[in-house]
Amino acid sequence: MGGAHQINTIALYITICSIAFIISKITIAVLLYKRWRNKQHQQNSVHQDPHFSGGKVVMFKSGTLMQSPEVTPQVVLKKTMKLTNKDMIGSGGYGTVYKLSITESISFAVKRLSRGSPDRDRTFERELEAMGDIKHRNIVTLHGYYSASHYNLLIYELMPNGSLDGLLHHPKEGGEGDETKRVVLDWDSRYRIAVGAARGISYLHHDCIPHIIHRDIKSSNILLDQNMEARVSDFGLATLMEPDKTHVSTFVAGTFGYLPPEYFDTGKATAKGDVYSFGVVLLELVTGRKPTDEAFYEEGTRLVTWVKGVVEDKRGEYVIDSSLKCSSCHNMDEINGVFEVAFACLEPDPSDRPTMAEVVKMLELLRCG
Ligand SMILES: Nc1ncnc2c1ncn2[C@@H]1O[C@H](COP(=O)(O)OP(=O)(O)OP(=O)(O)O)[C@@H](O)[C@H]1O
Repeated sequence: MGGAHQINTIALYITICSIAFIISKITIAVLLYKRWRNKQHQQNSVHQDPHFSGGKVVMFKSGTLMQSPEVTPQVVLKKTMKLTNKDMIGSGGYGTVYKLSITESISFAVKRLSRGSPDRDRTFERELEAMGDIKHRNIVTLHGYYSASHYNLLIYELMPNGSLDGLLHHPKEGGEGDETKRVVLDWDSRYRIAVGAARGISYLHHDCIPHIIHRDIKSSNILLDQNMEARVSDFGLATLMEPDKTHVSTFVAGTFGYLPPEYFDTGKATAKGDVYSFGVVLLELVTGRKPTDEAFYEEGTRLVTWVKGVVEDKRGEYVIDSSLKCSSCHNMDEINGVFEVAFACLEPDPSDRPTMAEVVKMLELLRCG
């Protein structure tokens, strides 16, 4: 009896010790996990810092900013807070874009979006959703972002040659405003920009999962890198397409002069809407005329209607940008080919328009075919 009691006591003791041992192991594992997680978080983020009052957390896509020891999120943010109007390189409906120089050779473009309306916050979220993981030679890379109480920041790769809109229509403001760096857009550059931008949009429509509709294709959203390669930017209106869907019902958004006619009737955003807007950009490249030019409103017409009318009258040469004419007479076949591709993109019925993948092939064939 006494022996049995002793055995029970020993068994109870062993059980208690085992439970205590297991609990201590679990506690150690939890503590180690928490330490590891904090370390990971610190590597990817900067917690509130006195320099960034009101700031929450900064996240940077792993490693993209840290190409060099000088480029830490802290340095990027400290320098961002010191940006002034003289660093401004552009502005749009939703925010202001600044050039941020970290070292002589490392610079970024920072877009500052003020907060306060759901519309503006949605713009920021859309850019993150759509551009988050995209890496393509014809799409601007988003390196990081910062969300504070009064504003959001998006940190992009800097495009030293500015926007196509700047180069075509405001040459003095082209690039970083430095006249010595101003680039003249000859026909070869325009053709390569058309093909590059088409490849970027085609990637969004056909290769990204889920597919992406940009919804604001226009010349100010086609930027030029140091090699004058076209990069599609500004994903503030972009919409992700679920695999089984062909359209997204939406409020009419985008830029007047580039909007496809069906948006006004159906309120549906489709990939073919981007194709139409790209057709307008092609006309802009060939004619050098801005679709939002006030002269069109005064004359009660639009760039698309004007060009179609003149080309149908076999007076196509009349609408070609005068700076292309003498230097590029031998390119007339290509220029006429681009007109044809543009008109296919501008078909009133979306189902008659080519896909962006087809547009890329049509443009490539003009030079290789
Ligand atoms: N990554 C960049 N590198 C160099 N310049 C840039 C960059 N991103 C934007 N810009 C410049 O800033 C301008 C404004 O860009 P933003 O995307 O804010 O507005 P937008 O597209 O012109 O107009 P909206 O947003 O109203 O449609 C661009 O036209 C371009 O000149």
